[in-house]
Amino acid sequence: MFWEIFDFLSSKCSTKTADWLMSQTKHRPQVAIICGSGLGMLADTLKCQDSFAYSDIPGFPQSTVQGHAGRLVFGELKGKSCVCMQGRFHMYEGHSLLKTTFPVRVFKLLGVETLFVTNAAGSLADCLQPGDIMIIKDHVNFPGLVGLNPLCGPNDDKFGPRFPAMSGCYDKNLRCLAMEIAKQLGVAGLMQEGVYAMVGGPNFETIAEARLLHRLGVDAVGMSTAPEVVVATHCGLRVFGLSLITNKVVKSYEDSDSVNHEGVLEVGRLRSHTVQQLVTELIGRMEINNNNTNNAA
Ligand SMILES: O=P(O)(O)O[C@@H]1C[C@H](O)[C@@H](CO)O1
Ligand code: HPA
Repeated sequence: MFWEIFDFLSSKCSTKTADWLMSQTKHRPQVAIICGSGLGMLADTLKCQDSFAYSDIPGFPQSTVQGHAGRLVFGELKGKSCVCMQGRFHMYEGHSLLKTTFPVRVFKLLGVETLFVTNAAGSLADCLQPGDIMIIKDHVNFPGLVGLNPLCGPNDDKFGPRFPAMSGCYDKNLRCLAMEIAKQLGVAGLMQEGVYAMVGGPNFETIAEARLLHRLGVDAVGMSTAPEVVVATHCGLRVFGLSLITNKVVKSYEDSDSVNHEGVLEVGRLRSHTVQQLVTELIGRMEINNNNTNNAA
């Protein structure tokens, strides 16, 4: 009963939100971008902007984290129509996973076909340094593995199947194109592919947790992204993801370093221009299916 009401509200609500947005802007985005901590300035590069505070959008959750402005910005990048979330929602803020991923279904209803996710993350791999950019090849969704999954509850068939495949959820062609672009921009030295893991947060990892993640083959750890990608893949969106490495995760009891959110935001500011260039070029050069069909409407 609980799930039925929840599901009904979520499905109806995303349609209502998408309809409201379409009545307020002429943009019909093909690409959606979710900005991670400290990376919100990506939205400032959109041309011909229409922007909406989350608090003014019917049904939209609210951002509570510093470095997440709470604005939805529509506009154009390299001639492609985009919508950009300046601020995302995290499970640790107290939002349900259905709420944290609510915008993804709204994007689907707006006709978006490709989702870009960006995040700030801590590095576990010795070869990833603060300031490096990791192209996400795959993820480990720790909350999802124990049943905290936005797709739990009755399946909404109009978005996708009950048991969606997640292999290949980060598009290979876009990953290759991003690497090519990085070479042309002269920033390939900062970039490599890797595996992102989502943990629940809001605390950063203990040393024992960091060691566990490292042994499991995780290259970078953060507190977001995986649920958005699960919902996007479920409803057939093509996904591209970037992690900006903002800190090394402390793995040694001899190490006196410790991570904090201000440091995370600072690295975001330092690398925002490079992330912007990469995303802009990639959007400019990627192929897109031009018929905005407002799928799943
Ligand atoms: O929204 P993202 O995943 O970029 O934010 C990361 C994870 C925490 O929210 C915060 C920690 O500094 O940054
Ligand atoms: N751990 C988890 N989330 C993060 C980190 C980290 O070290 N850095 C930025 N987001």
